[in-house]
Parts: sequence; C-alpha cells; structure tokens
Amino acid sequence: MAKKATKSKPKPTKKGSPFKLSKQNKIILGSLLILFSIALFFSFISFYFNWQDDQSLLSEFKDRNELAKNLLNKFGASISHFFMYKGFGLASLILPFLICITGIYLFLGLPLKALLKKWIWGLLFIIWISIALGFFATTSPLLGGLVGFEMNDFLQDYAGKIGVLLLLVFGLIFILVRLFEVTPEGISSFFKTRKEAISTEFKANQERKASRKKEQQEQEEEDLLIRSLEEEAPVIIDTYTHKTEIPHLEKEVSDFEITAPEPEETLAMEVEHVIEEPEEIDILANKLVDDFGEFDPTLELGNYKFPHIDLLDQHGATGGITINQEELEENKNKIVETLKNYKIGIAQIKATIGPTVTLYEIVPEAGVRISKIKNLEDDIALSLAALGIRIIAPIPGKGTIGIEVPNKNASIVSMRSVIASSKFQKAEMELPIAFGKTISNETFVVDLAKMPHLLMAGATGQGKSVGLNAVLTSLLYKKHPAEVKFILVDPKKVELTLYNKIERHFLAKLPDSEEAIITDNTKVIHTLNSLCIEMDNRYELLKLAMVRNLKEYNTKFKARKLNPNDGHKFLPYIVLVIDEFADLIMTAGKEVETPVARLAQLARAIGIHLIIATQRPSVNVITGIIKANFPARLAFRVTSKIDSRTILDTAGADQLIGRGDMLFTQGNDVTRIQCAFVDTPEVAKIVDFIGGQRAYPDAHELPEYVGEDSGTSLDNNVSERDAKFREAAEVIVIAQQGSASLIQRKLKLGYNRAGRIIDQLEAAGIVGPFEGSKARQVYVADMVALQQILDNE
Ligand SMILES: Nc1ncnc2c1ncn2[C@@H]1O[C@H](COP(=O)(O)OP(=O)(O)OP(=O)(O)O)[C@@H](O)[C@H]1O
Repeated sequence: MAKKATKSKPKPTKKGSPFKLSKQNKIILGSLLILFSIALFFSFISFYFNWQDDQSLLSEFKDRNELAKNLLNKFGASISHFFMYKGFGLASLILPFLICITGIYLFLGLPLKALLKKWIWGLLFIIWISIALGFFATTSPLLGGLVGFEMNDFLQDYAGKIGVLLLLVFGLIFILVRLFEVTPEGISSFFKTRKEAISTEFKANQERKASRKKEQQEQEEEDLLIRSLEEEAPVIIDTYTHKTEIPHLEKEVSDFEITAPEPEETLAMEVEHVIEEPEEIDILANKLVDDFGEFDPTLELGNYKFPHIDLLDQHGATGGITINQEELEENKNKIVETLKNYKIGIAQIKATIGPTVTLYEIVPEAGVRISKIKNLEDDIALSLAALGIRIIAPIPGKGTIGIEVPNKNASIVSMRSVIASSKFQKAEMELPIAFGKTISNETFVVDLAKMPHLLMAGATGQGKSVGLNAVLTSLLYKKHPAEVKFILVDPKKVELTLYNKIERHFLAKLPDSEEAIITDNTKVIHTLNSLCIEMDNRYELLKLAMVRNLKEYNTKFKARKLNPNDGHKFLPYIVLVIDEFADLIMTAGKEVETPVARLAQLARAIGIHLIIATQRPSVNVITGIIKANFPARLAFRVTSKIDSRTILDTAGADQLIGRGDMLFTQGNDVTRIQCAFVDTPEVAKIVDFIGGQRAYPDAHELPEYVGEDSGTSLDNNVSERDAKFREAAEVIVIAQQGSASLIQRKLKLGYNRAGRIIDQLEAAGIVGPFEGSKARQVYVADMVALQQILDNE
C-alpha cells in the first residue's frame, strides 16, 4: 500500500523527499487505514469466540459454499489466525490501534515523525505482552500466540523459568521508566498526594460538621435573641453571649490542624511530557508547501545563468608550481649557514613550497632557546639577503620554527584555479570567498557570513583592488542575484565602476539616487544611515518571526511559515564594500565612524556584512571601536611595522613581497596566502555575462534616509545656529584660518556639520566667502573683538 503511495508522488520541489504524499493522497490513505483497523479489531475480537469453529475452514478459503463464523468471515478468520494464533496472541489487539492512529495522523495531515515512536513502543509492548502471557498462561496458549509460546520455549531453554521471569520484570521496568517515566520519587509523590487528598477530605468533613454545629448554635442564639427581644431584654447581653461562644469553636478547629500532614521537606514534582501539537500555522504552511512547493526566491529570475569558468583566464599557470631543486638547496644551505653563525644548531629541516614563498620548517637542536632565534629575526633576514622573509618562531601548534623565503619565480594563482577547485565548488557556506592559495598550495576558502566583517589594508599597488575583485567574483560565481546584494563605495571612482553593469541584478541603492556605485561622501553617510534603518527593520522582522538570525528567518520564510501580508519577505544578504576608507574617515569623521561601528557591532545576525579597505591603516582611520568589531583582517604589504601592528596586531605585513602576497587572521592564527589574481578584463567579461541577462526592474532598494537639513542659507538667524557655533568661532579666530577641516579636527565634528557652521560664520560676518582651495579669510582679529560681536547680537 505504502509502495503504491510512494509511486504516486511526482513532486516538483527540489528538496521534497520521494516519499512525500500530497494532501489528497494522505486523506485517502488515512481513511483506508482507519477503516482497515476497525475491521481488524472486530475480526480479532470475533476470533476469540469462534476460532475453534473457523479453524477448519482456513484451508478452504476459496470454497464459496463454506462460511466462517468470524464477523468478517473468511478474511477475518484468516487474518486473525495469522496475527493471533500464529503471531502474538491477545497482544495483537494493539495492532489495530497503531494502524488507526497512523490513519488519523495521515487524515489530519499531522507530522508523521511522532508516529515512529508510537510504533516502536507499540511493537515492544506487543512482544512483551506476548511473552508474558506465554509465560503465565501456559494452559491457554492462544493468549500468548505462537510467538509468545516459542519465545518462552526458546528463552527457558537458555535461562530457565526464573531467568525468563527476571527478563520480563526488567522489560516491564524498562517500559514503565522509559514510556511512562515512572520514577521512585514519582511513586512516592503519588502516594503522598493520595494521603494528602484523604486527609484534606477528612479535614473538610470535620469542618463541615463544625460549621453545622456552629450554625445550630447561631440558630439557637437567634432564637434566644428573638425571645429576649420579646422579653425586651437589652441587646448587649446577647452580643456578649455571642462572643463568648467563638473561642470554643476556634479550639475545635485548631484540634483538626494537628491531624493535617506535616509540610514536605522536598516537594517532588511530576513533569508531564506534552506531545508537541503542530501549530495551526505549521499545518497551514505544510499545506501551502504541499500545494505550491517551498518558496523559491530565485524564481523571478528563474532562467538566470551563473557565470561559467571560461570567463576567467589561466594566467599561464597551468602546471601549478614548478619546483626548482637548486633554489631549494641553495636556500637551505643559506639558512643552515646563517644559523650556524649565530651558534644555532639545526636538528631537522623541511620545505613546503607555496606559489610565492617556500616555508622552511626548522627543528632546532635541543637546548636552543626560541627567544634567541626570535631576537635574531632581523639578522637572519639580512644574512639571507632576500626581500619578504618572515620568521615565525614558533609556528603555532607545531613546535618548529618557520622561515618563509620568497621563490625566485613566483607563480600567479589564477582566480580560475581557485574557483574551479573542489573546495570552493563544494563549499557549503552562506557567502563563500576563495581568497587564493595558502603556503602549502591549498585553496583558501572562508565564509564571509561567519567572519562576519572584513578589514583589508595594504599600501598602494600591493593588490588590494585585485583582492576586492576576488571577493566579489567569488560571490558572483556562487550566489544568485536574489540571495546577495552589494553596496559599493568607491571614492576613487574608477576601481568598482565596472560593476555598474550588474546594478539591476546584484546592487542595492538609495531610493532617490541615480548611480548605484557610491562615490561621494554625503551619499556614503546617507547610505550608511539607511543601512542602519534596514538593520533595525530586519531585527523587527526577525523578532516577529521569533528567529535568531537571517538564515533561520529565510528558512522559515521558504517553508511558508511567515505571511508576506505581515511584512515578511525573503531577505538577501547585503555586502557593503568600502574602498579607501581612510579618505572617508578623514573627510566625514564621526558621521561615518558611528554608523559603521553600529553596523559592525549589530549587523552580523541579520545578514549585513562589511568589507572595508584602506591604504593607510593608521590608528585614526582604524579606530579602536572599528577594530574591535572586525575580527577578520587581511593585510597586503604595508610600509611599516606599526601599520602591520595596527591591522594585524602583530608585525609581518611589512615583510610581505607585494603583488597579492597577504596575511589573513580571524583571531589568533595568521595565515599567509597568495591572493588569487583576477584582472580587470576578466571582471568585465563576468559582469557583461551577468548584465546581459534578464534583470530585476531596478536595483534593490534600501530604506529612505532623511538626513539633517543640508541646505545652507546665509540667513544670520541666531536661534538656528549650531550648538558648537561659539566654540567654532573661537577656534577660527585663534587660528586665524577659516577652514571647515580645522573645525572638524578641533571639535571632532563630521564634514557636513563643520561645513554648515562655516556657512553660519560667514553669515555672521566672522569669516569671508569660499575661495576655492584657499582657506577663507577671517574678519575678526582677536577674541576681544569676537566677544563684542557675539555679545551685540
Ligand atoms: N594576486 C596577485 N597576483 C599577481 N599580481 C598581482 C596580484 N595582485 C596584484 N597584483 C599586481 O599588482 C598590481 C597592483 O594591484 P592593485 O591594483 O590591486 O593594487 P592596489 O593595492 O589596489 O593599489 P591602489 O591602492 O593604488 O589601488 C596589479 O596590477 C597586478 O599587476
């Protein structure tokens, strides 16, 4: 039967299991099972009364003249004979119940998972009862059935009667403890509750008696009062009589209190396990999924084709790394020689050849102190006379010392090779990024969603832009336009312009902006604030959906458990890429830092990830608050040790050789990677390929952000002046230099606000008009004059 049902399931959904039934089939199968179980039940019952008469007919099943006495005739007699006589005896009666419950579950479309447990327990019960009946009711073997009889026979041959009895007791304990969760505490608390119930009942009885007695007395008093009234006696006497009676009653009550049970020291609690009922919403969602399949966010661009690997070039690196034995030998000798000069003996040396550098792993002789080698780092590098030597003493978790020496002929790691690698292709990550290859020539793939934000730094010309392109290319190769959106900030205006072609596929922008790629500072501030609004909105949606992160939210939405009418929608990941972050921080200061820090702190759960690149990794660009929220850092070659420390918290990035040689850290370990190379024409080919396909009507729209009024009026309106106006005026007059950046620096203000204050100073006649690249003229000579002007206003 079940087989039939499984065959009738041509579900188009991607993930649906082949055993899934449609709603209609479930109702049909469910009702069939319910009716079958009823038939089974009646045949079993009837079998007990008629089995002796019907037994002779079993062999004459086909003979239509012979009729069985079983309520379901020959069918009933045969099936009962099979289950009750040849099977489990009386215990078989559980079977119709199990079948009936299965039918009900199917009929109502309840989740079938819970059934499995019922069946397992049901079958265990059947076996136990059958053996128990076989054991105890030896005179009527029909009770235990053939199975019960044979099993007993078998077990008794090996364990004897006592053994089987003990086995049965154990089975009973097992069932009671596991199924009914009976515990010694539970039993004692059951008896205690019974005891309590009895004593409460007893107490209540006594109280009832007492109150009846009291009522009687009151009645008598009343009668007395009426009588006394009739006799015109003073009322007060009766009140007294009334009162004196009360202590007597109270005493009686307090007598009962002695019989009450003492309070228990430990209160045993029975925990009732509730079988989870499917929620109304789940039933509806299951029905929707049954009828329409899971929600597919990619459906709108159902024909979208992912870029193919041939869009990327080989860059001549077809044969992988070529090993130059001579070079290896030469370097080894140099290392041994150099260390010998410093009286460091080597016990063992091993080389791992990477695409750009070779790692020589050294085990020093016993007794050599690692700190000695560490102190000699610079001298060793000098003696080896090669650029880009990095000494790792010791290699974390290995107990060896590593010396990385650049190869004479570095091989390019092509983007094509890392994209084609099985590690990337099979990566089960939300936002997989193939950065390049490690020193041991393994493809290095990480999940941006787990990072969750990335800080990139490197001096100019060391491969930062190529690195950014590698990140974007990885995501373009793996993600559908519905799943991820980019926000690209490119103050240099040239690096990321290419991506304009995929605006309507992959980019997100502010509602009123024309260009999706952001190049000016005001727009960046608006976009960052808009992203903060998006973040808050997403958190609200997550809260409503009662989930903790974007992945759970989208899974729930795909399973149609969230109603789009309540504002729910499929939420794509948003990746914000900011190139030249230093430039932005210098011009916009806190106005950029605050939203970036806020996003970095909070946006991880809701799928907004930040990638920030900067040429100058100085502390005023990568401030403490930003650094603290960017655990993943990527350093290309930088110019100084200090820069390396700022970005990685350790030296080393200053020792890199450039051209995509980089260090990546996501916590403690620092990994040296050769960044995959993807050239601009390749990126152009990829974006052309994607851009040439059908797109969404517009770029993904971010929420609208209404910024502070940036309009500048030259009205000298004192009441509308900025709160920092006076301080700014003092700064300008003291410095005798009318520049907005001075105000920005001294008062730690954002670009916009400083600009507004300068305009107000101009309106107040303190500074002159804008003069291009020169600073404005200051019209007030000193603080006294300024004081006068401001006081006269
Ligand atoms: N992974 C790499 N493999 C091989 N060569 C590379 C790699 N990355 C960069 N290069 C070389 O270095 C040059 C400069 O790289 P890139 O333009 O990425 O530098 P940059 O750090 O972005 O510079 P800027 O900050 O001035 O924009 C490239 O033109 C390329 O020749």
